[in-house]
Order: sequence, then structure tokens, then C-alpha cells
Amino acid sequence: MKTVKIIVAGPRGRMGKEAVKMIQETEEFELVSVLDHKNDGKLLSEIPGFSNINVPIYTNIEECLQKSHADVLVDLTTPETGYLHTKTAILNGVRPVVGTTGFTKEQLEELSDLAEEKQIGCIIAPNFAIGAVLMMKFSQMAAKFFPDVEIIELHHDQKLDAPSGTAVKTAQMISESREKKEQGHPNEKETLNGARGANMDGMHIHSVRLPGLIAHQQVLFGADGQSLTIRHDSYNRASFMSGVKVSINTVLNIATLVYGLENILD
Ligand SMILES: NC(=O)C1=CN([C@@H]2O[C@H](COP(=O)(O)OP(=O)(O)OC[C@H]3O[C@@H](n4cnc5c(N)ncnc54)[C@H](OP(=O)(O)O)[C@@H]3O)[C@@H](O)[C@H]2O)C=CC1
Ligand SMILES: O=C(O)C1=N[C@H](C(=O)O)C[C@H](O)C1
Repeated sequence: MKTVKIIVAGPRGRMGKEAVKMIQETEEFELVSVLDHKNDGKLLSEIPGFSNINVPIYTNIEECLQKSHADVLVDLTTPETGYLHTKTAILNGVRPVVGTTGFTKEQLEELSDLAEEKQIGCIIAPNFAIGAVLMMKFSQMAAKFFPDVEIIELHHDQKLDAPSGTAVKTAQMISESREKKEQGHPNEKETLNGARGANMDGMHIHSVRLPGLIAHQQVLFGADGQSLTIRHDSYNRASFMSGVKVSINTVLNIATLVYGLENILD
């Protein structure tokens, strides 16, 4: 069995920590280095919580890629950094698995073109939890029959981007299956800015941020005399790790960019 050599970007973060743990516990995976904007030149084992993990920390991605000889870069950072890391990894022949959310449509298109040109696999998944992928798929199915829909996403209060990547992806998937429509009264007027949430393709997305939450979303469909609610809850970040694992194994065998875990699960 060939070992997959992996770099994790953002190892001290909530998701990064969980990814490092999963890689350490997976026989065929090897953590070769980490990318962090702090602690350059140290070993990860010098950072509290990572005792015995003697891999180097780099802050410069070019140096990290050149010295690490990795197969895959797992990025769990911030939108600006994640975009830069993904682009640089593709240019250097290292396959990105990206959980970082908040990329623009233009950035996704640019990265997709680059992966195609370089024939390098890249997976960008706004949500690695299998249940969340099912929630999105079921919502896409339901929207054919219930075109009136609102999305409510609920996350911990340290989240940087709003709406969540999952909410945006859900709206995109729903747009593919329902006839385009502007919802609500044509003359509706907000008396308080933002009361109706964000509008994406006529769908409204509402973002809740509260301490105590992890990652939750409900998709509400309404029709005459009935409603349907599809909800997913992640109660911990281990819930994302089986999706990260599948993505690492899959990215080795593809030569384009795939956006969304639903496109690689059978
Ligand atoms: N796809 C999925 O299933 C999931 C995706 N996410 C996404 O993953 C991302 C990370 O989330 P989360 O772990 O909660 O966030 P955290 O803020 O906990 O972690 C982000 C980490 O990235 C670090 N970082 C910031 N800039 C850089 C840089 N230039 N180089 C290296 N590291 C850097 C931060 O360091 P410091 O704190 O010192 O600034 C921090 O340790 C978010 O975009 C989130 O939306 C989250 C959960 C699931
Ligand atoms: O920041 C988070 O926590 C999460 N981010 C992703 C998103 O933006 O959809 C995935 C999950 O919802 C958790």
C-alpha cells in the first residue's frame, strides 16, 4: 500500500486539529508538514496539543511545497489564504483538498480552469459531512415539486463567512432543479435592512451565529397547506472527517477540479 503524503494548512484551527488527528490515525496517510502563518521554522510538536508530531511548520507555501514532496494539500484556513494555497498547490503539482469556504464564483472558475490546464486533481467541498451532502441532494429533489424555499444556516459565532459555503452550494443545487422564481410579494419592503436575508437566485438565505452551535442548516419548503423541512446538524467536527478521507483518496485519481462532495460519492 502506497502512503499518501499530506500537508495540512491551518493545523491549529478547529478543523485543522481534527484533520491532523484523522491523518495520524489513518494507516495509509502520512502528515509530512503543516502550513501556518505563525510558528515558522518550529516543529509541530512544539505547539501545545501536538506532542510527538515532529513535522516542520512553514509559513511560506512555495518553500513548504518544494521541501515537503507531498501528494495532497488539505486546506482549512480562511477564504483569502485558502484561495492562494489552492492556486499555488495546483501550479506546483500538489493536489488540493479544500474545506475552506468563502471562495467567489470567479475564483472557483479560475481554479477549475487552472486544474484543467495542469491536469491536476482538486476537490473543493463546502461541506464534508455525508449527512449535509444528503440534505443538499434531498433539497435539490424537493425543489422540483416545492419551488418556494428559504434556507436557514446556523453556525458558531467564530465563523468568518456568511452565508456559509453549504448554504450557497445548496442554493446553487436547488437553482439547477427548480424553475427560476422571485419569492414573496413583488412589492415586499424591508423596514429593517437585512430582514429578508440574502437573495440568491430569488431564494432567501438567513445566517444565524450563536455560541454553542457547531454547523446546522435547515431548508424550508412551503406550498399551499403544507411545508417540508430538511435539516442537518453536525454536533462535532469529527463528522466532517470521513468526507476529508474520501476526498484525499479520490483526488489522487482525478485530473480536474471537483466542486462538492456529492460529485465523488456513489
Ligand atoms: N468543508 C467543511 O466540511 C468545513 C469547512 N469549514 C471551513 O474551514 C475553514 C476553517 O474553519 P475553522 O477550522 O472553524 O476555522 P479556525 O479559525 O478555527 O481555523 C483556521 C486556521 O487557519 C489559520 N490561518 C489563518 N491564516 C492562515 C495562513 N495564512 N496560513 C496558515 N494558516 C492560517 C488560523 O490561524 P490563526 O487563528 O492564528 O489566525 C487558524 O488556525 C473555514 O473556511 C470554514 O468555513 C469548517 C468546517 C467544515
Ligand atoms: O465554519 C464552519 O464551521 C463550517 N463551514 C462550512 C460552511 O461554510 O458551510 C461547513 C460547515 O457548515 C461548517
